[in-house]
Amino acid sequence: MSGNIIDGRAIATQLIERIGQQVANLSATGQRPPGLAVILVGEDPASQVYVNNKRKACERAGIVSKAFDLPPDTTQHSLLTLIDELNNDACIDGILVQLPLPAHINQELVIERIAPSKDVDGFHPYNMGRLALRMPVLRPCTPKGIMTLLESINASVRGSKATIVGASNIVGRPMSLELLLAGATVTTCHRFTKDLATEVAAADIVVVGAGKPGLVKGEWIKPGAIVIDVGINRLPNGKLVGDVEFEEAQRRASWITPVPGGVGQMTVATLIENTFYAATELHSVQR
Ligand SMILES: Nc1nc2c(c(=O)[nH]1)N[C@@H](CN(C=O)c1ccc(C(=O)N[C@@H](CCC(=O)O)C(=O)O)cc1)CN2
Ligand SMILES: [Mg+2]
Repeated sequence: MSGNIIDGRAIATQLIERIGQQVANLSATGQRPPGLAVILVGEDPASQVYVNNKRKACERAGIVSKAFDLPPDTTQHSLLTLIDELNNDACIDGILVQLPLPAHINQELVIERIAPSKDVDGFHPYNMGRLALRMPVLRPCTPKGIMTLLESINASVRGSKATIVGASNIVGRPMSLELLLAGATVTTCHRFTKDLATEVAAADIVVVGAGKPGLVKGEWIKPGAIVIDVGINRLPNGKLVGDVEFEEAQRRASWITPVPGGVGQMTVATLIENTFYAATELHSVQR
C-alpha cells in the first residue's frame, strides 16, 4: 500500500476562497469587512514566517489585518494595554497573539486578557472550556483544520481509535477533544507514555505534534491508518520535516499529510475561517 497524500495546501486554498466569497457577500450588503489584529512580539524567524502567512491569507480573503510588530523588550503591561484597546475597538473582530511570547511575558495572562468573542485562536479558557463541554464556539485552529482535512477524505472518525502524540495546549489537548466530540476513542500520549509504539500501532487515526523529527517510526503505523503530521522541524541541512518518518509511514498508511504543505496551511486557513465567524455568527451569542 502507498498512502494518498492529503493536500493541505489545496484544501486551505479552497477554504480561503470560500471565506473570500462570503466576505464579498458581506460587502455587497454594505457591511465592513472582518478585521483581524495580528500581534507579533520579538523577531523569532519562524514566527515571522507564520505571521506573514496569516497576513497574506487575510488579504486573499478580503479580511483587513492590522499589524502590531512589537520589539522583543515589550513589557507585559504594554501588551495587555494594547489587548484592552483592541477588545474595545469596534472594527476589530479577532485578536491573534503569535506564540511563543518572550519568556518575560506570562502567556496565560495574555491569552486570558483577550475577549473570548475575539479569541480567533480559540486558546482562551472560555473557548477551550466550551470545546470540552461539547459546546464549541471558537475552536483552536490546528485541530479544527485537521478535522476539516479528515472531512475532506471522508474519514470514518466515529467509532475509530485515535492516538494523539503530544499534549500541548495548541495541538494535542484540543485535538483530543475534537476527536472525542466526533466519536473517536482517543488516547493522548505525552512524555510519560511508556510504550508509544504500541499506542500508535493500535490507531486508525494518528495525529503527531511533538516537535521531534522522526519520533514516530513508519513501522509502527497500522496498515490503512490515517496519519496527520503536525510537526515542523528544520534539519541542519535546511530541509523541513515533520515528526513522522514520512516515506516509511506512507507505505503503510491509507492517507498521510506532508510537511510542508499539510497541516500548517490549514492552521492559517482556519484562522481566516474563525475570523469570519467571529465577525458574523458570534454577535448574537456573546456581544
Ligand atoms: N497564536 C498562535 N501561535 C502559534 C500557533 C497558532 O495556531 N496560534 N501555531 C504554531 C505555529 N503556526 C501558527 O501560528 C503555524 C505553523 C506552521 C504554518 C505553516 O504555514 N507551515 C508551512 C511551512 C512554513 C515554513 O516554511 O516554515 C507548511 O506546513 O506548509 C503556519 C502556522 C505555533 N504558534
Ligand atoms: Mg512565559
